[in-house]
Amino acid sequence: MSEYLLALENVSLSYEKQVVADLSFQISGGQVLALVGESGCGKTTLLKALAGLPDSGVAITGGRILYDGRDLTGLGCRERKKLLGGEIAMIFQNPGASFNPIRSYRKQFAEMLISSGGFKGEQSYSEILDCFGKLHLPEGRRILDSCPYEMSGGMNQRVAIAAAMLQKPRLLLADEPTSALDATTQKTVVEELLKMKELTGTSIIIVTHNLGIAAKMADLTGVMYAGRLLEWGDTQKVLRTPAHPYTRSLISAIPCLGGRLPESLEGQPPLYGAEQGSCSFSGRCRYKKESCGEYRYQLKEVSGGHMSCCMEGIEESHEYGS
Ligand SMILES: Nc1ncnc2c1ncn2[C@@H]1O[C@H](COP(=O)(O)OP(=O)(O)OP(=O)(O)O)[C@@H](O)[C@H]1O
Repeated sequence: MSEYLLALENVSLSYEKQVVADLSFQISGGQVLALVGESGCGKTTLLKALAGLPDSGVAITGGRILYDGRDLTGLGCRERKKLLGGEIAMIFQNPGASFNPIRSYRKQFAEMLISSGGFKGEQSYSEILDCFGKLHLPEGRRILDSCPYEMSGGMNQRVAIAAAMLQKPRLLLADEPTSALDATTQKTVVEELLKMKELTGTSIIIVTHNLGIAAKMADLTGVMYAGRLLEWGDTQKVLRTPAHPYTRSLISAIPCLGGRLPESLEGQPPLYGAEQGSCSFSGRCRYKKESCGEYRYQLKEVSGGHMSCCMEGIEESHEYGS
């Protein structure tokens, strides 16, 4: 058994062009990691590479991905597929991507459970119905006999979450799993995922734009920008005492009921590599200094495992609330 369930060492990812560079981090069994950052920063690309999805177009062009000590980059398609249906589960950003739209959920759940060796006939269906109930999906029998195309995006998303939970994976990759859900259902889903984690020791990597969900769920938070990890560490440290100006801007942009007005972050993140030699965030950064033009990307320790490649966002006098 390896010390970490998952360890990335200087991982670079590409489609036709490189989009993610030099990612290194580790997570242990039972830990939850939240990946946050604006659209286009490479979060989904990373999950696709970790899942080893065939036909995703993502190539691992550098570094190593160690899963329980095994280098995934050296595994063939068949072995990756076996892992994805077994120890690794993925909840897709687009709920429709998880299922065949014109085949009943009943058939698809049975196929999924048969292929992972966990199908127990009627007992499996009662477990599925139980899981549907926990995720606020009433009339489970009717849902089981329906096809995905007949359901709303939010219902499909919850059925996909149920499918991933029933798989009882060691590693769950969840790409914005609650984006189609109302706030009350989001809360339920987050609680059920956390319960599953407590029960089965599943590690979770969740991509989310909702920093509240990161704060509630995650032991660790990684902040991604233009294909790089800009800040990393214990969620409480990253979100309460952010060091990087980008993390600070993400937090300041959250609307707050009855509180301060959110501060919008103007502009868009650049693509990876668009700003050679200077900090990729410098064009949008209110702490920008002349020295940001002679920049070399490197994560440095802020304190006790909290890392950031810039310290300009630290304001000693200020600590963000939850
Ligand atoms: N199939 C693809 N082929 C080529 N480029 C792609 C493909 N999918 C994504 N990209 C590019 O890769 C970069 C990273 O995209 P990615 O979807 O990983 O970002 P993200 O942070 O997950 O964004 P979001 O939060 O919107 O999902 C973007 O520049 C995007 O345009």
